Amino acid sequence: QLSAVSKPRASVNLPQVKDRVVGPQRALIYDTTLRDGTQGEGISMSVEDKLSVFDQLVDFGFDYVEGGWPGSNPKDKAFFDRCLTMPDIHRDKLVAFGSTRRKFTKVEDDKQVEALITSGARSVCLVAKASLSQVENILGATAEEGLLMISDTVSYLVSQNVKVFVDLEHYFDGYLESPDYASSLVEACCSAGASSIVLCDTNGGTLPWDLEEMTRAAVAHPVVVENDVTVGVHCHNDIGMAVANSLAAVKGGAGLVQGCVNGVGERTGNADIVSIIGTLALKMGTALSDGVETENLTSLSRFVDEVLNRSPDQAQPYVGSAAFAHKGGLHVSAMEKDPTSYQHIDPALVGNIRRTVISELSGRMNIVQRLKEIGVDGNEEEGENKDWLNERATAILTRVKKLESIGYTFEGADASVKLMMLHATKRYCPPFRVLDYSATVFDQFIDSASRVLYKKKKSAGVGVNAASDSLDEGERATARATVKVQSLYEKEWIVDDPEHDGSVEKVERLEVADGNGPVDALALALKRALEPSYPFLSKVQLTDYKVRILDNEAATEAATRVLIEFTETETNRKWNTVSVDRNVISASLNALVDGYEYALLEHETFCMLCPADYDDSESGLGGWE
Ligand SMILES: CC(=O)SCCNC(=O)CCNC(=O)[C@H](O)C(C)(C)COP(=O)(O)OP(=O)(O)OC[C@H]1O[C@@H](n2cnc3c(N)ncnc32)[C@H](O)[C@@H]1OP(=O)(O)O
Ligand SMILES: CC(C)C(=O)C(=O)O
Repeated sequence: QLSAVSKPRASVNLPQVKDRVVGPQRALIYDTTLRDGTQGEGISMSVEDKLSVFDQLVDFGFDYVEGGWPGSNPKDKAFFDRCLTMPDIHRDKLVAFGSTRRKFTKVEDDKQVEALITSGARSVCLVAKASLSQVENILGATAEEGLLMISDTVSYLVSQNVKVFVDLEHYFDGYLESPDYASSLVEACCSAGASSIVLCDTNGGTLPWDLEEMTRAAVAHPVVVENDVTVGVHCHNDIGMAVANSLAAVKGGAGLVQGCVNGVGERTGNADIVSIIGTLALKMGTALSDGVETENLTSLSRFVDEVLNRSPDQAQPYVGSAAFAHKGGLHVSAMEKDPTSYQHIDPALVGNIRRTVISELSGRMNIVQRLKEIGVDGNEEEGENKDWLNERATAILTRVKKLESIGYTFEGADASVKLMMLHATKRYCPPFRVLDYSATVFDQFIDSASRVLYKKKKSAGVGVNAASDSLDEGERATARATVKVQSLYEKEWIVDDPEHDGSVEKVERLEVADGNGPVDALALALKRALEPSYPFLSKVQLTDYKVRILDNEAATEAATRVLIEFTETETNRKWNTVSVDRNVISASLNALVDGYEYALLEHETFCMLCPADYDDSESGLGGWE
């Protein structure tokens, strides 16, 4: 008997993606970021935030955008009120969410239903319970009253010229519990005039193949067919299946998919509509509305994260910064030969980019790729040596592996990677060098209670520290640093200047600064010494500083890794640098130097090519490889 492994396999002959249509020809996309998305822990949006996200979603081409629940809170009500005052808003796409009438009340008297009408939205989405046990146990109603709550509310809203979607919460669990009750619900919605019924995997625990079958049954329900009602789907991600389930529903015939941008939402979130759109359009051949361009997915995803103040998920399918980042040496080498070898699509199709990550798992091709990305292709440098690029890449690779073995990690420090590579090319000359530096801590041991007294004394104006012009009044300086730098360019020698003759004059500056600690003092002194030559640095700020001890056993003898994040204040552009040393101060200084050097390099106000009279034996290239 053949084992599973050695059994001959039938050859798989899938049609080309573009020729393969799975499920209906078209699907409508319905966003609920502004409603179910805000049910995610830690997510909160102001009215302005909601309005700006609404605009982006409409521009992207969503068919429907749920704006919130006007009967829930003043902010959601204000959102709909604001929409009413905006003549240009796409009211045809705006949906207000709310519940059916409460049990044993008249729909005309129900405050929630009234809030939906006064919201002014032309479309409304009602949540209705589709599980008989929940109708009985949670609502405390009978099966009959559960059905009447829905049909009364739908027909009332339809009579008010409102288009109605019904979100059947717990539909799949309810169907398994009582298919007859689920069927009566579908009938109640459709007969009362709902345009769409949305089957919800509210607890997020359904499996795709089951969900597909149950969707297929709903789509084939005679009353759905007869009334031409669109069947939609709404999935949660409790077992990590929300996207798979949404797609399975489309395969089963659903013509509308709900989801949230970046998968935000209650508990583990909703189905990520970004992945859904990417897969429907690029893998399933499903037509989406005119105007939807998958190329805009990455910017949409980043925009929403920005508004929600969330760090983007780097591993997010399609749009994450790592979605097309290649780290393993074998992968990068193969990608060079065939770009489909480790990518399921061209990243440009979703507005993303391919990247090469540098680390100890790199091979030579990772380095060659990155050198090319930063504009070093070897053509200028090779001269006599035709293999210049490969030799340089091999030398850099050896260095990367050696440095990572002592604690560097280049993945989080792109700026340091770029500088390391440039330093390894003969044409580059750093704009400045640190000639020497010192840092001292001058503090007395004071217990925390006395420190409070000390501060009080200072604020009464007694004995303010004269050296400390960089600290807030009343604070004590605890550290002082000096830095002596040699800058190679002054403002007036900037390359754009037609008078510039390519020569270099070295300017030395020694600066001192006090800070809240030695690193703060060093950063201030270094910036002070550089700013007269490079005023652009006034716009650069340190925004994060992380220290990690690499060998816990060795305690204070251990190597220390410092990672620093810098931000350019005008553009909010960020970059990161890394350095490792036994001495935390040296590691910090090196990471600071990289950060400022990178800022200047990117700002491109000076030439990074070696000037004619620059002695490159001084450029720091020597001998590290
Ligand atoms: C599956 C989902 O995600 S649905 C959306 C859930 N989202 C939210 O709940 C966010 C917004 N919610 C809110 O602001 C509030 O919960 C409100 C304004 C809707 C209601 O607040 P309250 O009136 O204080 O009621 P509370 O939230 O404590 O209880 C919910 C009530 O709605 C009833 N209810 C629950 N589901 C439904 C439903 N589908 N249809 C009608 N009534 C319902 C419950 O039976 C309960 O009424 P009871 O106390 O008479 O039994
Ligand atoms: C109201 C519906 C759509 C819902 O949020 C759910 O069932 O999860």
